[in-house]
Amino acid sequence: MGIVIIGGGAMGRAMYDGWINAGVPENSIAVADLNADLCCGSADFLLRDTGQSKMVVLAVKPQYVASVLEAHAQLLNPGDIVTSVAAGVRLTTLNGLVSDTVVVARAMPNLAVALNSGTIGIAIANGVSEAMVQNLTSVYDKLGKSFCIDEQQIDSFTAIAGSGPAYFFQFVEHLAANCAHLDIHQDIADSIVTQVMVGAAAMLADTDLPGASELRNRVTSQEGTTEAGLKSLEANGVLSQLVKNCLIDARERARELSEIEYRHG
Ligand SMILES: NC(=O)C1=CN([C@@H]2O[C@H](COP(=O)(O)OP(=O)(O)OC[C@H]3O[C@@H](n4cnc5c(N)ncnc54)[C@H](O)[C@@H]3O)[C@@H](O)[C@H]2O)C=CC1
Ligand SMILES: O=C(O)[C@@H]1CCC=N1
Repeated sequence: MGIVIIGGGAMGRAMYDGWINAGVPENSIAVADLNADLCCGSADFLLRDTGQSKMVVLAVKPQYVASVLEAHAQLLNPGDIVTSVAAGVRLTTLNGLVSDTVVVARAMPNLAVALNSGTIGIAIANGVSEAMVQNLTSVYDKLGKSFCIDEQQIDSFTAIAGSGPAYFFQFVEHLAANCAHLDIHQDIADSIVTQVMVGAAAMLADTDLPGASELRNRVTSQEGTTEAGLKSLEANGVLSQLVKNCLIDARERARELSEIEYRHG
């Protein structure tokens, strides 16, 4: 199956890199972008070649998805797949722009797809055959781990997984910036903090080890340093409330985007 990614920005490029890393042949995948520097391979060839089925991945900003899909709709053949990774663009909008014979899905990846460590939510329109669902999820599993979800859950999935890496990076930035208060110079602070995070994430990913809560307990000696630090971090339940607000606000924005798209789509 050929893969054509439309939009070669942060996400489109990350997906391209992930699929190439996973062994997708270079002549079976292409990126099209208005900016020629962001294009890869020959999207025109893959889009027009009727000999093989194709998946078109819409990786443009939400407000451009409908017009981009409209412009490419006539190049889609029965059994071809369209997946939109745009936050807030509904399946009904996508379905309304292509023929009934084209399979339509939403995918919500995160940037870690570039390293095949992505988390990808997939919502597929009703009536799609089990074989096609398997086909689609197997393509996305090459980018990390995919989860089939109902479309009603995708705004929440976006808030947690799509945006998630940014929350982590923000925390890393705060840790690194605050090293200055502990007399650790910035030129090594970034490396120290990065290595701490990489090590902790590797422990979390190791299925022979317990989950986050037990791992935290293992670090935390009674009346020790971690306990003192965590006491401050968790004071008055503020952190938990901040995280809750963060997720709710991100989900709310995804919902707002759906409404904008609904009116224009
Ligand atoms: N950046 C992320 O971590 C994630 C992004 N997404 C979704 O991915 C989509 C793209 O986001 P980013 O990559 O961050 O944005 P971006 O701004 O980095 O990339 C968008 C690209 O689309 C191109 N483009 C615009 N109109 C086009 C057209 N008519 N034909 C071809 N290319 C066109 C632009 O030139 C740009 O390179 C958004 O809808 C976003 O909701 C989803 C999950 C995570
Ligand atoms: O910030 C955004 O809207 C996109 C969707 C999830 C991550 N980036």
